[in-house]
Amino acid sequence: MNTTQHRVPIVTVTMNPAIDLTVRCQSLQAGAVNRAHAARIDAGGKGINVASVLADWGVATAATGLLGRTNASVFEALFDRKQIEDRCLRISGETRTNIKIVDGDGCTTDLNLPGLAANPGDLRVVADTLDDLCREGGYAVLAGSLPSGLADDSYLPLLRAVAARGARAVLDTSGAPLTAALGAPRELLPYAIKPNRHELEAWAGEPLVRTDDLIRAARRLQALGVSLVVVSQGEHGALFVDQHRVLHAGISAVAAISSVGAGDAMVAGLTSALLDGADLEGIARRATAFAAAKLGLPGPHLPDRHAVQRLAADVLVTRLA
Ligand SMILES: Nc1ncnc2c1ncn2[C@@H]1O[C@H](COP(=O)(O)OP(=O)(O)OP(=O)(O)O)[C@@H](O)[C@H]1O
Ligand SMILES: O=P(O)(O)OC[C@@]1(O)O[C@H](CO)[C@@H](O)[C@@H]1O
Repeated sequence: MNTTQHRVPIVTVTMNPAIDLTVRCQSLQAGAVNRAHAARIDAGGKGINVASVLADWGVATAATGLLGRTNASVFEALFDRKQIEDRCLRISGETRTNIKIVDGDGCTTDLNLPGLAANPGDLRVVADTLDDLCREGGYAVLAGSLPSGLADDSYLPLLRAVAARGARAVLDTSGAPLTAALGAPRELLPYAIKPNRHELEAWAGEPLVRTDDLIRAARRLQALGVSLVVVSQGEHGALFVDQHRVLHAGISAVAAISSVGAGDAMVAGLTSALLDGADLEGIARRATAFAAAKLGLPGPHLPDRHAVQRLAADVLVTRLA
């Protein structure tokens, strides 16, 4: 078969996927016996969530990265249901289970595990898979933490594979892997990144309290060579910063059922808007609408297209600079 037929507009990479166990309880008290009243599991991990949301929007998407062989069926069911091309490498062991505790106020506490022990050979296979799947003008979303066994700079070979194919990378990671990726040579840097405030503070090495501080840090990233910086701020919306403009986008009165994966939905929205050639305002509206739409659902999914479009029309976009 001609491998170019396999190339897809958007590929997502999840080196450290997770099964998300979401537990609901009225209140959470450390050191006490807490009674939960509901639980559910979802195939998760940042890139998997992005693929799931993109599939709901109708974009042909392939998912690569790593999966533990023992419990891969949870992910395979999602890929089958949403017709996501499954190019994840199976490695021995179990994919981690991350625990998300949602209390009566809708506040979520995350307990994320380190994940499978991967090795540099696994990373090479994923880089080769990216080389096979990425197409010129397409996008690769590299998202989430790195599993144990991989060095902090493991996003670099993946960025190299994306750049070699003439595709653009969107990166959503944190801590040392983010800092290492942002230290890449200019031609390998991601086209876009979406840190939240804490992730940006960790990279900047200082507290970013005011909006001006966030904009200054975003401008530093652009000076390095990152074209689009989106800083998500939970209920306070997000900043969208490109070479020319700074926009704030937010939406009021969102009934949040689960905030797990809101950032991933935002990444899915901004990547689909980039693929459609949208301008900065179009990107801000789509990304915010995806995040708000996901908040109303328990797992990493979108409602129908019309509901998302109605939300996009309700997004309040303000020009800051
Ligand atoms: N309570 C809320 N009300 C309105 N919008 C929200 C709310 N929570 C999140 N959002 C929207 O979702 C976007 C992403 O949320 P957030 O900043 O929490 O992402 P994140 O920290 O990357 O989350 P995660 O890692 O769980 O995906 C925000 O920028 C905002 O547009
Ligand atoms: O430990 P990481 O890789 O940073 O984040 C993993 C994770 O919290 O991210 C998703 C929500 O964004 C969840 O599906 C998953 O459990």
